[in-house]
Parts: sequence; structure tokens; C-alpha cells
Amino acid sequence: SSSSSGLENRIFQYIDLHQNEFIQTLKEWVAVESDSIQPQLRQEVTRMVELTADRLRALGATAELVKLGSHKLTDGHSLLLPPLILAELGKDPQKPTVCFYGHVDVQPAKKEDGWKTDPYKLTEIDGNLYGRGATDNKGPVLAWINAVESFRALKLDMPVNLKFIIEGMEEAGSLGLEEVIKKENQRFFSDVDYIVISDNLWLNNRKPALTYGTRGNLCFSVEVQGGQRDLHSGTFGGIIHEPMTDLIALLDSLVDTSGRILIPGVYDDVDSLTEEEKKLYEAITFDPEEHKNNSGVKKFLYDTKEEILMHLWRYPSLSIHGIEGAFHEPGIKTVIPARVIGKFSIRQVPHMNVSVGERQVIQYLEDVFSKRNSSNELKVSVPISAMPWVADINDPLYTAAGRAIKTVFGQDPEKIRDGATIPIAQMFQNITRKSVMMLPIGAADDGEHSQKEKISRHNYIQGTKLFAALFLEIAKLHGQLQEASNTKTTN
Ligand SMILES: NCC(=O)N[C@@H](Cc1c[nH]cn1)C(=O)O
Ligand SMILES: [Zn+2]
Ligand SMILES: [Zn+2]
Repeated sequence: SSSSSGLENRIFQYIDLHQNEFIQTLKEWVAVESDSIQPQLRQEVTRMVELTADRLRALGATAELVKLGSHKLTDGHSLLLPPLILAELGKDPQKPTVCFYGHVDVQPAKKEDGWKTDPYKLTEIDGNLYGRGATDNKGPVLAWINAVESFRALKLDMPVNLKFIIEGMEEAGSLGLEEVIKKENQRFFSDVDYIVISDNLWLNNRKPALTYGTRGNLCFSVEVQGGQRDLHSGTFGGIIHEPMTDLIALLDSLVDTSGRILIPGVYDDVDSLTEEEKKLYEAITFDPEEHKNNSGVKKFLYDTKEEILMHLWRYPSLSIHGIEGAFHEPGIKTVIPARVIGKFSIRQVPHMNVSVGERQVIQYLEDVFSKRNSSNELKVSVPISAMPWVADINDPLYTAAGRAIKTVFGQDPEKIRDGATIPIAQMFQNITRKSVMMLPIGAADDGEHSQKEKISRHNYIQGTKLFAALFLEIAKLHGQLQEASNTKTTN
């Protein structure tokens, strides 16, 4: 209606006028090295979670810090998990309740990895804000907070009740989260109507997107242990089974040159492709050339748009991430490492069974290893296991978001899936049975997890407007749905 567009315009104007303040807060957040992977930085993750809770309290929300206990590291030590935030703003029974999920931990980043700017100093170059966590996920979390702040600053009544669940362990597999969701299902989540996650990217640089599916991730650690200490390769090379040689052979047995996973049975439960589904990929706006340029990739394994999208969204993939215990500094150290741990993961797709997958992989690695007749010891563990997620795109929540996108960006969203994993999505859907939607604000060239992570000023600010517009759209739609259900009951 014209009055709501007048209201939107006031809010959008406020957001435009205060954009530098919003960027300043993002700068303060990016400056916190809240890397959840490296144990020595765990205190910074906790500090980041506390900073976020303070920010939510400044909005007028009540924010509870839920203790998650500790977890075991590969060296056997225990490490405290950062607390989880459960926050709440507004409890009007006449309004719908929207729960926002985000994370404030980040992937590791060092200047020496090849960053042009200090990863923990948000730096603006040509309208892009570079820094670790700028898009994954501090920028989107702050955009949501900025949107609420704008309503408050203008003394406007919030059109929805809000809940927040913000964690500090997402990049490490959302440890401890599932137990809390189960425990809080009948309390914190009981009156939630809609769940919104903004932790992924658009499929291209200019067209906004709505995401209705993600892949899961099954992460493996493969440890090969020889003796108790490293050895001189001149005095022991040639007379022992070397752990690193065993590990490289194991890792090399996992996937072929065309990217096909070699573990028997892995593809058994993957849905077969229907003609109807094929058409879906044809209709999507996606330019493989632009995608190459965004990432600096020279060549994809597949040539067509459709094949690329299918291999990102509906087929599993296997990636090798690293080897712990191997010498990786410049120069050559003529050593035989005593114990090495290979890390790889399989991005799983709907209908693949996680526990069957785990068994298949472990059995396969044991078979390959036993054929080597090695005297070393093999241990396989699964530190992270996150499920794939698919939602119903016809849910009213998607309609509301589509309208908000149209208002802010002047175009309809691309409806996409995502090849990455957000562990909480499927947990939410399974446990709470509420509508879950992913509403990304970052562009395809944002470089999540890479050395050029950024969010553009434009996307950060328009993203803030998008969330403000979403509050209004959800309230409208929810009102209409309730009216329709009341009319049905009266008739
Ligand atoms: N922005 C979401 C994201 O990057 N998620 C991680 C989560 C994960 C999965 N396995 C381990 N961590 C991702 O890599 O997809
Ligand atoms: Zn993320
Ligand atoms: Zn991430």
C-alpha cells in the first residue's frame, strides 16, 4: 500500500544516511579475530559472542548466553566452546515471531596467505569492504541488527517479534548446537513462526537470490601413525613404511581426475535426474565465465551452466583440505614425519544417508590401507557431520522475501540452492518443523573462506534495507494468512 511504501522510504532514507556508522561497526567486528578453527583464538570467539550480545541488548533485546560445554581436540585436550546467544525482542501475541540465525566466528586468515590487505582491518577499495567475516557472516548479522536499529531510531513500532540465535562455532561444524535446539524446542522456539538464515551468497554478482537448499558435509580425519618421533630420511628412508606415503596413497584413492568419488556405494542414494528438474537449471541466470572471473578459477570440470549447477547442488563432491603433521614451511626439511592426519570432506546431497556414508568411507579406507601391508597404524574419525537441507519454495515466507527483494532491488529473486553447508538449517527443520529460509545478501564474488573476502558497501546497505522490508512484508502476509484462516473458521 502507499502508506507502507512511505514508511519503507523513511526507513531506507535513514539507512542511507547512517551507512558510514553501520560500516564503522562492521569494522569493529571484523577487527576481532574470532577464528573458531584455531584453538589459541578461542577466547577471541567468546569475546566476539559477548560483543554481539551487548549489541543486541543495546537494541532492547534480552540476550542469554547459553554454555555449550567443551570439545576434544585431535591432540586429546579439551577446549571450552564459546557460548551461544539466545535473544528476544518483543512478545506481542498479535505479531508474528521471526527468528534470525547467524554466526560471528570466522575461517582462519593470515596476511601471509596472500591477502592484499590486513584480513582483520576492514578496508574499503572501490566500493568493496575487504576483511575476514565481512560477508561470512558478520556483515549479514549486522545488517539484520542495523535494520532493527533503524526502526528504533525512527521510533517506529517493530512489525514483528524477533528472536536471535547467534553462534560462534559454525565454521567448525556448529558443535553443541543441536542439543540446544532440541532442549529449547518447547521453550525458546515454541512461538517462532519463521526462521531466516543469511549465511550464503547470490549466484551471480547483480541478481539477488533466495536459497531453498544446501548440501551437507561429512568431514573425515585420517590419521597414520608410525613410530613415536620424526626420523632422518637419510638414516631411515628406504627401510620403513612411511606414514606420509600411506596417507598420500589413501587420499589419492578417494576421487578420480573427473571429480567422481571412488568410494563404492556413495552415489547409490542420490536422486535420479528427472526432465522436470533438468528444466529448472536451464531457467537459472548463471554465467560460468563470470563465476570463473569471480574466483580466479581457470577451468571448470564441466562446460555447461546446467552441469556446473547440478554438480554444485544435487551431486556430492569430495575435497581434500590439508595434512596436519606434514612439513609445510618454505624450504625442504629432510624428515619422515611420525604421525600425519589427512583431512577431507564429502558434501552430501538429499537422501544420502549420513551414517551409511560414514561406514562406506571408513570401510573403503581400511580396505585400501590393508592392501598396502603397512606396519603403521590407521585411525579414521568423523569430527563433523552436517545434513543437507531442502525447503518448500512455496512457503509464505518465501513469498514475503520475494516481495521485499522486489522493493529493494527492483527485480525478482533467483531461486537457488547452494553447494555449501549451514548445519543449523536441517536441524531447525527437523526439530522445530518451522519454515526455514535462506536470504543471502552477499554477491557471488564475495570470496567466502578465501583471501579476498569482502562485502560491497552496496550489498551491505541494501541488505540492511532488505531485512527492514522483510519485517514489514512478513507482518503483512502473516496478517492476511490469519484473516483467511479466521474467515474459514467463521464460515
Ligand atoms: N557460510 C556457511 C559456511 O561456510 N559453512 C561451512 C560450514 C562447515 C561445513 N563443514 C564444516 N564447516 C561450510 O564449509 O560450508
Ligand atoms: Zn557462514
Ligand atoms: Zn563459512
